[in-house]
Amino acid sequence: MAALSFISQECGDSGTDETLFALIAEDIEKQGFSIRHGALPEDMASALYAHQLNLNGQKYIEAGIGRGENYLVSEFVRTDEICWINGDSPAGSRWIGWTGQLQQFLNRRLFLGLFSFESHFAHYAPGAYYKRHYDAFRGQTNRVLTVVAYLNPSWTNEDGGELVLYRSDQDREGTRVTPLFGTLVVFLSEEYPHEVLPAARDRYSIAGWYRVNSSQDHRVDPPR
Ligand SMILES: O=C(O)CCC(=O)C(=O)O
Ligand SMILES: [Fe+2]
Repeated sequence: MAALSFISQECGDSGTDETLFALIAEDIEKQGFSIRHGALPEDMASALYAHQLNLNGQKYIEAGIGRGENYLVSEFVRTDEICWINGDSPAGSRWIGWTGQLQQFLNRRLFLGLFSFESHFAHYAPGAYYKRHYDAFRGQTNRVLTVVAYLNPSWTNEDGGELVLYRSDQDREGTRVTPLFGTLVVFLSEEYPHEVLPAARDRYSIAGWYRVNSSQDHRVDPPR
């Protein structure tokens, strides 16, 4: 009996994630983006937040734009700092496991062929921003799906720092997302220009990208 209830609880837990993953898949299919409050498992989000608060300044790098040799730090575009997640810490490894489950689910449900995932912690000091941009350009990249996870407890509207997600180049109004602890945003990287407005407080988040495999001629496609 004890064993049975243990099993059903385990199933219950993964069932919760599957319910959420199904909602995200449905959102992506219907509208190309998904905004889900309270989506992150609370213990994982708390561990990630604690880990991020403990990252000392040296572990961050100034965020830039472009990849590999084209990486360029431009204060005109963005002023946040980032730290790539490699799964070395328990919190990072939990995140990589969870996003891996989401990847599998989306591949099964939407046949997206997502092949790999890269992600980084981002810290926006008060006043920091990321101007309107695309995460991927048609034909130039293999980033397919952007994921953003917010780790800021008790964030209010007065704190600013919203993500503004635009539906097209013509959209000037957009949809605003408060970067409150537990909120998860997923969107098609080539479809949605977006920006991060300056905040009054330190703003903590994770940004990640699912990619398709574009290795060619036996050359390994570098992750970032
Ligand atoms: O933190 C956010 O709300 C979005 C960050 C972003 O757009 C990016 O890192 O490309
Ligand atoms: Fe972005």
